[in-house]
Amino acid sequence: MSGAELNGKPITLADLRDGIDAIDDHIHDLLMQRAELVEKVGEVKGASAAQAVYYRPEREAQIHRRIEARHHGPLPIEAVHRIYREIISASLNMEKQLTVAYLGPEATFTHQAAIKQFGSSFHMYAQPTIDAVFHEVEVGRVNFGVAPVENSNEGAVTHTLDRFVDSPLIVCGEILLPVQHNLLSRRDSLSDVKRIYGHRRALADCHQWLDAHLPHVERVESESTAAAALKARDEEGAAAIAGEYAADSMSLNLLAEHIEDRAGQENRFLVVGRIPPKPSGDDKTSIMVSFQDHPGFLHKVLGLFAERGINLTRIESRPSQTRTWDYLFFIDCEGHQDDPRVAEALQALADLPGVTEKILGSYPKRAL
Ligand SMILES: C=C(O[C@@H]1C=C(C(=O)O)C=C[C@H]1O)C(=O)O
Repeated sequence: MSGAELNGKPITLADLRDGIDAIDDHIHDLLMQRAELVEKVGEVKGASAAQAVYYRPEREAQIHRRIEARHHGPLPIEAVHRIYREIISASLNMEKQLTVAYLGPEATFTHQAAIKQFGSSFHMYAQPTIDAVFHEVEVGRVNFGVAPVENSNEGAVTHTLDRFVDSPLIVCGEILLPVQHNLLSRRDSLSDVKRIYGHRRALADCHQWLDAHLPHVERVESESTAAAALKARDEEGAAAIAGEYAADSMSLNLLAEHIEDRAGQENRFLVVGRIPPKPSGDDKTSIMVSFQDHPGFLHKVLGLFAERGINLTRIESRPSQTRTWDYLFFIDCEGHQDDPRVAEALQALADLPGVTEKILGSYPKRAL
């Protein structure tokens, strides 16, 4: 068997490990040098503003995008993003300990999304409802909130949009998470599974797989993915449909991965807070618009964006609960509200007779 060679001599495992040790020393030194610079950034921020803004999502997005653009080599870019995510999270929390409320319980997809956005150095607090997530940020008990907004199976997503009607909070980020369903259990064989717990949406997303692999096993709806995972942990013969993160945090075995029937779905979450992010170079703006019904009005509203070449990424209508917000539309467009074209469209919209507009926020497009 021929192995790797250096100067005609075979490279031994010990040689390779020496090489890795030398690189680790180097990485460690560089990490400390980086942390020193971040500390200095903290000092500059503290000295130059009455209320220092430590967390800068637009800067973090730029860092991730820059690394992605130069990325090459054997590690997948997702792994590199995760490593940078943790470096930035630890650096930032050395400047200032920051806190996040998320729609719990622990190990939900929203929890996973919060960790994806903020890393594991933030203090995270699970909340029982979307309303509680907003409330914790509104009263200043935490710095940020994370709530699902699209295609989630953790609860009614429209609650998140409706909650903006009366809230002073703004959107300061979006998080996308691929939908990945797994079958988790304390046991390690499919044949041991006597009952499957899952959120209604998760059971529906996986029904073909379940019909094919476990056709005669009882399926039971749970309130959330996390509740299903708890059943799998505590009940003999139970399995749960849940994310990978639940497997780790509840020490369950992954009996089967990617059991969703349709690949490529993503859940979207919003970060809510009080401090508006600056332009990152690739941003989105979310607005809420209401107007009294009259023919062709929506067409006119959309035209204001089309005329200026601004792409709309989402439009959602909601029945209004008050008279002011007769017909309520949530619109996401590309660009930052400080971009002249976007600013102009938003102004033209606000100037239309009978329109009430609320800008929910501009924030970097997902960078990882
Ligand atoms: C260092 C800064 O503060 C924070 C930490 C960052 C980092 O570790 O690179 C990036 C953005 C901020 O969330 C900064 O604003 O540049």
